[in-house]
Amino acid sequence: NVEFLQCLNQTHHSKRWSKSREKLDFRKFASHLVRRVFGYIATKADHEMLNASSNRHLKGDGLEVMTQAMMINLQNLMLHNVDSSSDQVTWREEKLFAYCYNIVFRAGYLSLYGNEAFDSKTSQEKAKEKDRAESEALYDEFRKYDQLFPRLAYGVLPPKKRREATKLLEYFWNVLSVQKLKGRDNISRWIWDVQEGKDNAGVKEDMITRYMFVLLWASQGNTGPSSFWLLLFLMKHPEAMRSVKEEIDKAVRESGQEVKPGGPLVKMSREMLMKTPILDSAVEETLRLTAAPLLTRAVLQDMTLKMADGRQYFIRQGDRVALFPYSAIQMDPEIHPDPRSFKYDRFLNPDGSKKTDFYKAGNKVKYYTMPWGSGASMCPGRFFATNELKQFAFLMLLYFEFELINPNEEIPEIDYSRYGFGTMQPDRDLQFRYRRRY
Ligand code: HEM
Repeated sequence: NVEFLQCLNQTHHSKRWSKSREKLDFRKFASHLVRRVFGYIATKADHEMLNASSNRHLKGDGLEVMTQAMMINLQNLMLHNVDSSSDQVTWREEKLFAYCYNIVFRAGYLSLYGNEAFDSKTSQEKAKEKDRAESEALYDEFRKYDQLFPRLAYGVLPPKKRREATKLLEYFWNVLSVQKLKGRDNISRWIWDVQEGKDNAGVKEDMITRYMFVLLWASQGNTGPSSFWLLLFLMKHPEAMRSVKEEIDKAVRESGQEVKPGGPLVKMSREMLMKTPILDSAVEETLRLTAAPLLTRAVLQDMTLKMADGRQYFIRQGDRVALFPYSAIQMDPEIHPDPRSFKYDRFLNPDGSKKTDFYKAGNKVKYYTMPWGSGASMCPGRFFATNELKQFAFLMLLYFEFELINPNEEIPEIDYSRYGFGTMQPDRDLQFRYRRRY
């Protein structure tokens, strides 16, 4: 694995890799997994359709719409129950992982799958309240599935737990059914284009509904845990916290807005989010340390993998090759000195611009961190995901002071049973407290 990635990182790797690409296929393995875990039968057109919709709606200009939706939903969830009157700025205490995962999951879900519809009979406030309640219930069930997931994916879930997983799937298929989605407001184009594309291609409605849960899983399983690590690293590194906070306050000032008690909520555009290189670097560093996907490919034809050091491996049709960039790249001390430490400015040049030059044995490394995977199956939500993390951190820092109850508490270990499934989760939670700044 390490050597294979080193082979990818060779200066003249591109030809060799694209040749391998025809012989190494991610779809075969992915469709096997989604069938077993999500009861969804993949079609050949899935990948193209998803890519087309993602290119249109999860990056570039399409992201502006998603950013606005995310902002509204985050504010609804984060600010509704926090007292803003200046004489009553009380601390609230919560568990950090539970808090971050809950808020980011629910805001992401509402932004992609839409809000409760409101009309003359349902006031906007009532609709918002319903959004909060409904997304909370969905989150609770999602976490149950999340906890069963690794053993489900490995096929080692005992029968009782398997029945629980089946029940949960039925719950999601009910809540996310195409019929129910049709009754919602602000459903994202990303979801809707995929739904329509499948419908036009003659895919049965219950299979489309199952796909809706596959997408919920792919889109909401990683951002919550990542946002936890980001806040935790900031709290454990006061200099990082200070630098990011200053950057955010400046971005708000430069946009001509002011946060004050009882004042209007801050409007955040994608443009504002593009002026935060320090936060970008902190996010990248967080993902380097905590995103550990295992990238599995099916071998379609016999082939020889040539390594950087000249060694060759013969792999057979029917074999599987798995890459684990976490250990091969992200934790490589030559590419990232002192790789276990969080350095918020690791991805910054001295002039404050984004750093992309990393070296190994004197050669520039093209893949220096791979939280999103690579090649054809690279995460299509990566721009939106980065935005989500930044928006959440932005609002936390803008509206709240927050700190660990025990500032000396060690950063928890990762839960190794989830190794290979995207962003790692901690093996325990930590208490923190927050209160409004204004
Ligand atoms: C921090 C957050 C996230 C991380 C670390 C992450 C990481 C990944 C990784 C590693 C893969 C598999 C790549 C491979 O096998 O080569 C993937 C796939 C995927 N991700 Fe993400 N992801 C995140 C958030 C999101 C979001 C927010 C969305 C959607 C809005 C999303 C949508 C997807 C989809 C649909 C796939 C499957 C792609 C396919 O089958 O071609 N992800 N993600």
